[in-house]
Amino acid sequence: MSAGWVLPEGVLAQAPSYTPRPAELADLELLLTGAFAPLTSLPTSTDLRSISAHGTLADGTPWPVPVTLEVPTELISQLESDNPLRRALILTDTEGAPVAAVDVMDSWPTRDGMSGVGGPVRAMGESPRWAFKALRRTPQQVRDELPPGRVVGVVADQPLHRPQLAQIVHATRTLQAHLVVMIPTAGPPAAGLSSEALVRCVLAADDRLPTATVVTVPLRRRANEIHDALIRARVAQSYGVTHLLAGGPTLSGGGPRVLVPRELAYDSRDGQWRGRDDIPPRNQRAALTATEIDDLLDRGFPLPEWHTPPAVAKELARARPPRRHRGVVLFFTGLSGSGKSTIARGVAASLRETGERSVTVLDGDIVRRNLSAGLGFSKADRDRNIQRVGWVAAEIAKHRGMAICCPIAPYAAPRTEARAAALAAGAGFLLVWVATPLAVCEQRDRKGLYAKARAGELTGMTGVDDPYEEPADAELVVDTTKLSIDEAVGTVLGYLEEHGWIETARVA
Ligand SMILES: Nc1ncnc2c1ncn2[C@@H]1O[C@H](COP(=O)(O)OS(=O)(=O)O)[C@@H](OP(=O)(O)O)[C@H]1O
Ligand SMILES: Nc1ncnc2c1ncn2[C@@H]1O[C@H](COP(=O)(O)OP(=O)(O)O)[C@@H](O)[C@H]1O
Repeated sequence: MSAGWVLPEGVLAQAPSYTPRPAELADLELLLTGAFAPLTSLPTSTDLRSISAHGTLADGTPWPVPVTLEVPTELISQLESDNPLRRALILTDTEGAPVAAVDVMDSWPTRDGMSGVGGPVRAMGESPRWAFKALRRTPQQVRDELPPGRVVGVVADQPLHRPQLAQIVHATRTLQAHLVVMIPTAGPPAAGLSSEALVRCVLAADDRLPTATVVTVPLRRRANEIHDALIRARVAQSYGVTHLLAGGPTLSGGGPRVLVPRELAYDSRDGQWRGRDDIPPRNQRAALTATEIDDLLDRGFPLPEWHTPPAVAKELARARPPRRHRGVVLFFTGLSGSGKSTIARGVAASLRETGERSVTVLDGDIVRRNLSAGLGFSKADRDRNIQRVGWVAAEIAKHRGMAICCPIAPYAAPRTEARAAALAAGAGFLLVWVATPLAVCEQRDRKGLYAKARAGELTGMTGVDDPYEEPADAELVVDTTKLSIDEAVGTVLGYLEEHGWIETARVA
């Protein structure tokens, strides 16, 4: 393993820079803080092959899960692989501040225009002003403060309700252990909460826990559950955890012992949580499922005290207000002339009349004249256009407004990205596919574009000679062929009302 790589600042000043994706930045931080010990470098292609074949790096160091960083191949071509002074790459955070340098000892093509890179990394720059900075401690700092003896670890990826609290108390008491609570703060938020809201919710249960060391860790949920469990165990071990309370699959990969908690239920005889099998069926109340909790919050009902400590319930209700007070992105997609703008304007007018929602319409034409001025209709430009629309919409929704967008958005991937951005902002996202058939749109041809496309005067017209990927994830599908404008607007308002996003559905 090659650690402790040092390069003169002058060399770094000349090095090309790149901003990795948020998930990669999170992994990088875990690498740099020692949370991924014994992994201290970005694995090379040989390491990655060895990890998947044997669960070890090429030199035999046990490491179970691939950790990768992709950068544009064009950047790699600026480096000289055999010259250690000319192969440094600076990595910056999403604001462009340098966070690390990589000594690119190995690179290999991964997908279109991108390459994986491997080699030693070193931290650069000042650490950013994190929210809850005091909780963002390195594994070494935490280990230094732990009392001797056993340490129970918990990955609190959702607020702690009474059943989880009872499990934690039981495990720490039984093992006479110190408690380390690790709050994962990277990646898609759990339970529709921002990472800061998750931290507030976990801290709200502080007085129900034994004395605990609470840390935030840039852990994210991986698509592969097994990898997720193995990484969690590794990271927990680096924070000094000897016994990890399992949340999902139970794999320690040679790390801490994994404790599988018993399923608890509420005992209505004395208000205690205990093993389900120890309570007569008629006195048992099962813990609420995540869906039941979400449903109560969505509808604005308080979480019951038998299930959730009031301080936690209060914090959760603040972070996840009922839908009618929560930000939401209403995202119309469909062919040109399908009716997106007309319906969007009608919905906005109605909501402005009732005054119950603060509405911003990100109209296609206005977006293209301002936010996306200069972009054309190539796939890359359309994707960039939708990325920008999705980003602005998520910002509006983060502040509890309703953003109504009505671009064609012909490609599924940027629509998915827009949805993810809204959800990461703690808001809702509703995709409305205005599925008016091409023939009807073409007959309407308000702007004469279809006629031009058919005459060969315009190329790349969506639906004619450019693709439209039909959504498989639309919350609502509206075909305006046989609907009046009022009926189409009423359909959308009806959906919003039925699902609790507004109180009254009245067509303006
Ligand atoms: N080649 C081609 N294909 C499709 N549409 C075209 C094209 N060139 C110009 N226009 C006009 O631009 C409007 C679509 O812009 P969008 O921003 O919604 O498109 S996209 O989502 O980025 O694909 C669209 O407006 P709407 O009719 O409101 O959808 C068209 O009027
Ligand atoms: N039920 C309906 N809903 C929406 N638009 C309709 C409907 N019936 C007819 N139209 C007409 O179809 C056209 C849709 O144009 P527009 O809203 O600009 O579409 P887009 O924004 O999808 O390009 C308008 O001229 C509108 O009057």
